[in-house]
This record gives sequence, structure tokens and C-alpha cells, in this order.
Amino acid sequence: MSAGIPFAAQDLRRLAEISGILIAHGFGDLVRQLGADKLVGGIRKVTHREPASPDHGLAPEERLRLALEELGPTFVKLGQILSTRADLLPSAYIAELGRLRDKVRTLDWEDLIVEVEAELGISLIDAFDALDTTPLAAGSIAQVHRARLKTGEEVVLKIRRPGIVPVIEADLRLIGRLASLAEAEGLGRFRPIEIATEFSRSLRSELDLANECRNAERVATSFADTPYIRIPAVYWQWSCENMNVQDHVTGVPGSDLAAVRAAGLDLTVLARRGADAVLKMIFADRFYHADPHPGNVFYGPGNGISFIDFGMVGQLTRQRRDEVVDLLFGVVEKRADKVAEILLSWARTDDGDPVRLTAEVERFIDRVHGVPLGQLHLSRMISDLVAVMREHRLALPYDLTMLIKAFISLEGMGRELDPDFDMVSAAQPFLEDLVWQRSGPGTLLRRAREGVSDGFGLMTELPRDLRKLLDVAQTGRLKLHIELDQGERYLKRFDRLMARLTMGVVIAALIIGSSIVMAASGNELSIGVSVFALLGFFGAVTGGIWLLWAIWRDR
Ligand SMILES: Nc1ncnc2c1ncn2[C@@H]1O[C@H](COP(=O)(O)OP(=O)(O)OP(=O)(O)O)[C@@H](O)[C@H]1O
Repeated sequence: MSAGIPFAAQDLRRLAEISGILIAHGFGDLVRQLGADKLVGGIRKVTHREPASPDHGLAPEERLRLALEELGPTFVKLGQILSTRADLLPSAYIAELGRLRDKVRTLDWEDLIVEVEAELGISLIDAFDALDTTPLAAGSIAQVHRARLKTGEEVVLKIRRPGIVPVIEADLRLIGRLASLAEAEGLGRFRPIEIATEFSRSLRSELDLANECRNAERVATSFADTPYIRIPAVYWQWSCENMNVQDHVTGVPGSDLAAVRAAGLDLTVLARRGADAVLKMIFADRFYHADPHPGNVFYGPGNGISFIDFGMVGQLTRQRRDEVVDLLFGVVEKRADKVAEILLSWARTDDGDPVRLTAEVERFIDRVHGVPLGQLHLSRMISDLVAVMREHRLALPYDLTMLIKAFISLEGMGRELDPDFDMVSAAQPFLEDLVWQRSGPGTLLRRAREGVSDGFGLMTELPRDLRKLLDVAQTGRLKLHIELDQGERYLKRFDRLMARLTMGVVIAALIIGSSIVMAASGNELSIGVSVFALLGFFGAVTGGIWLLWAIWRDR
């Protein structure tokens, strides 16, 4: 486990603690396999807990969940993230990790405020008009207290638990070392280093409570014109790394379904609006709340929905978003080859067997198509598809982990409100919109703009698939059959597009030329020249429209 780099004293202490907990839950073999027992002298003091382990009769996945809960917030969050990875873990582990809950202890006010008061250099009690030192809620990273600003606004203070950063940092360092070890042991296909790095990045960003405010404001901007979606306003003058201050959200907590019903709200509307909001974040904004579960929403008058807790957000590149859209359409259109191709490109490996994978995906698609739409669970469908990857020893890239997590939370929340909630139908307009946008003239213009700016004008008109092909070729994964089969098709399309592009240049020259003639001739314009120029101009415009139509048709 040491991998050559010595452990700092605080890391060794934490390693001893972690090893002790793992041993107590019956994972002594793992601790010994990792060599952690040799690293930590004090560890032998805890090994005696092994036979007395309270959960020896339990299944390993249950023991793992209990161990992670005892290990604290870093491991609980890691477990929650892994609970979405059907590509890596067997279903029993997925189910058990999905039940992971933080065991949080409330802190006394005096103990809670030491770090934030030091950072801000003020006394919180003096800074606010009224402040409730009894917590409103306690999360794994922060504790929440109600207060009133001197200007009258009702707010909550979200205060980071003091001392949590060094513990989490030590955990992250250990997880990083474990990941390197796993990679060195030949487990690279699981992408342990990528998981550890991305997980650390996301958790560190969640630890900085000012980040949550930035995320919330970014989402709020996107919903500025949607009055029934509310995001609490942030009070920046009090917000820093250790604390954020935001509007106190009133309303019925999403977790209290009986109260939602009693408040006379329309559960079907709430389910649909909540889903639409998060799907817009995912597909349109590509910046989304990664954990839209009932504990993070409040429902209010007019079937309004307030989202809180923007600590964990997901981000998608345009390309990844488009791939997800293609994947879902591939399932709908029964294009197993397309789906398998996307899965293989995500796995970034040469080891995949496209023929076997396509056959497996075909079977999956047949199963899905037999289910009535209302009974289709989008997140389960994605998990099942991802589980196909596990059988083929393929792993997903990390950004999709967040996306799957958001889908699972969202669909769970929707179905809890309305058992008939159908996420596939909710997602459909977003997907169709994107496919239309991708083929429309707006995209061609955007591609042209991007192309001109990066100096590769010709590339702008290339179909997306050709770019993908070049991408694959660049990373050395181009298979011969793709080269022969698809290359010719692409070259023909490329040829046609080049011809059109040339026409485009001629038409543009005509437009510009006729405009120059018209402008330069001014008042002395002869009838002959003016008719010639006007004909040229209208001819060019008609040609331009034809060109756009032809490109769109051949997209
Ligand atoms: N703006 C708000 N208005 C009203 N209540 C709030 C607000 N923000 C947080 N809370 C309450 O505090 C609880 C914990 O907040 P939050 O989920 O943001 O903390 P957290 O530390 O990120 O928790 P966890 O890590 O467990 O998700 C919420 O479930 C909610 O009850």
C-alpha cells in the first residue's frame, strides 16, 4: 500500500482508524491484503475486534455498507457515488450502497462556530438580528441554523463542521493511494485513478460552501423566467468557505409526502415540473443538480418547487450530452449497433468485442421494447444497460456517474409523488429538441463560427460522425472494418459537402459582388447595371436558401 511514498503522521492515524473499522466489520483479509496492518503498528490493537464483530452473520455487501457508514462522510459519499456504478459492481452491492445514509451528530453552537468566526473575524450572534443556536438540520458536511438579517430577511446559515477538512483530505489521500495500487495491480479497466481524482475534485468543491452559492446562482439565472421554480437567494456578504447564508425556504419538505398531500398541492404537476426543471438543467444547460432527491426540495403555493443544496453538481460537455441523446435514441430506434458503438467509445478500450456487445444490447433492447411506456423506468433502463458493460469488463467515464445519480434521484422523486410518473415521456421533448437543434441551420452557423475561430473552416461542415471517426483514429482505436465500411460512406458525404461548400462560396461572392456594384454605382446606376445587380442579389439569396436546405437534408 505504501507505493514508495511515506505516510504523514495524520494519514497513518486515519489509516489505523479505517483499518480498525474494516476489521471490525469482517474485512480483516482486505486490510492484510493491502498491507495496511504492517504500516500501522497500532493496528494490532484493534485486530482483536475481529471475532467479536457484531455483523459477522451478515452478507458482505451489508457489512460493507455498515463499515462505510462508520467511516464517515467521505466514504459514505464515495459509496453513494459507487451505488450508481452497475458497470463496476454486482447488483447486490448496488442495492446495498443505495441505502447508505450519513450518521450525523449535531454539534453545540460554541463548537460549531470556531472556524467560521475566525475566518470572518466577527461574532455571528452580533452580526444577525436573530439567530437560533438550535440547529434546523444537520448534514454530513454542514449544520444549518435559522437567522434573520438586520435588514429583515429570513435566512439560514449553513456552517461547515469544524475539523472536517483535514479528515476528508486524509481520506482522499488514502483513496488516491488505493486507486494507484489498484491500477498497478492490473485493475486499470475500472479507471480507479479517474474515479479517485474526480471524486476528490467534486468533494473538495462541495467542502467550499461558497461554491454551493455559485452553483445555485448559475442555476437560478437559467430559471429566472420560470416563476414556479425557485432557488434561494445568496447573501454574499456573509458567505465564505466555511459558511453560506441563503434565503430560508418555506414550504412543505419534499420528504414529507403526507404534508404535501395535506397542503392540497397537485402531486402530478409537482412530479412533472420537478422533472422538467432537472431535465432542462441536464439537457439544455448541461449543468445540473446532481442529487435532486426529496430531501433537497420544498413545495409551495401554486405548485412551486424550491431546490436547495447545490453542493454537488454535474456538468456535461456538449459532446457527452449528444452521446447520451444518441444512446437513448438508439434504444428507441432499436439500433443496437449504434448503442454498442457509444458504449465502446465510452469505455475507451481496445478489448471490447463489438459483435458480442451488439448482440447483448439487442437482447436488452428487445426486453425494453416489450414493456409499456408507463412501466419503463428510465434510470433502471440505464442501469441495466450499464450492467451489460460490466459483463464485458467495460467501465464508464466518471461524468456519467453523476448523470446516472441524478436520473435515479429524479425518477425516484417523481414516482414517489405520482406512481404514474413517466420519465421517458418527460425526457422526450428535450431529446427531440436537441436532435432538431443539432440538425438545424443554427448549429451549422455555430459550427461555422467555431470553425472560423479555430482556423479550420473546412472542418465546420463535416458531419459529426466524421469528426467522431477522426477522434477514434486519433486515439488509435480505429478498427479496420470501420475504416473500410464507413470510411467510403463518409468520404462520399464529405465530397458532396465540399461541392456544396464551393457553391456556397460562389453564392457568397455573388451576394457581395452585387451589393458592391449597387453601392458603388450610387445615383449614377444605369438601368442595365441595376437590373443585373438585383438579379444577382436575388439569385444568390435563392441559391443560399437552397444550399442550406440541401445541407440540412444531407445532415
Ligand atoms: N435554504 C434553506 N431553507 C430551509 N431549509 C434548509 C435550507 N438549506 C438547508 N436546509 C435544511 O437543512 C438540511 C441540510 O441541508 P443540506 O442538504 O444543504 O446540507 P448538507 O450538509 O449538504 O447535507 P447532506 O450532505 O447530508 O446532503 C436540509 O435537508 C434542509 O432541511
